[in-house]
Amino acid sequence: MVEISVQDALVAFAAERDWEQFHTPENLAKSIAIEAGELLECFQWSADAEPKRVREELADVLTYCHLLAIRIGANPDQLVLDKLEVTRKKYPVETARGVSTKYDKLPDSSS
Ligand SMILES: Nc1ccn([C@H]2C[C@H](O)[C@@H](COP(=O)(O)OP(=O)(O)OP(=O)(O)O)O2)c(=O)n1
Repeated sequence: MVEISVQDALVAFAAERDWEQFHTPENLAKSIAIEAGELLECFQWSADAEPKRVREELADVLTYCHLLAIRIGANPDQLVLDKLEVTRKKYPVETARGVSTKYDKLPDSSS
């Protein structure tokens, strides 16, 4: 079986429909927020959301995130890894382990 990457599948999906014209960074950023709202809606009245719906809404969020990354010429995995490097430094294991405190309220790990 030939495996097609998420990126290639999304590029083909949009090209077949001549939808690149609608996939501007602004429209895609709005679409991420809209689909994130739909994901949140799954939990509106109960923490016990329907798993199938959650997966579908999460897929829409991820789809628009990938489309935005493609549009700005970025690799989504690399974006996450680059940011994780920054976040690792903001939340050193020594001070952040087991607590959800915001980085600017954590004790100084170097002292
Ligand atoms: N101009 C568009 C419209 C849709 N899609 C893709 C991305 C989404 O993953 C999927 C579904 O988009 P819908 O607008 O149909 O959204 P929902 O599936 O959330 O439908 P509904 O709003 O009825 O819940 O189609 C896209 O790439 N570009």
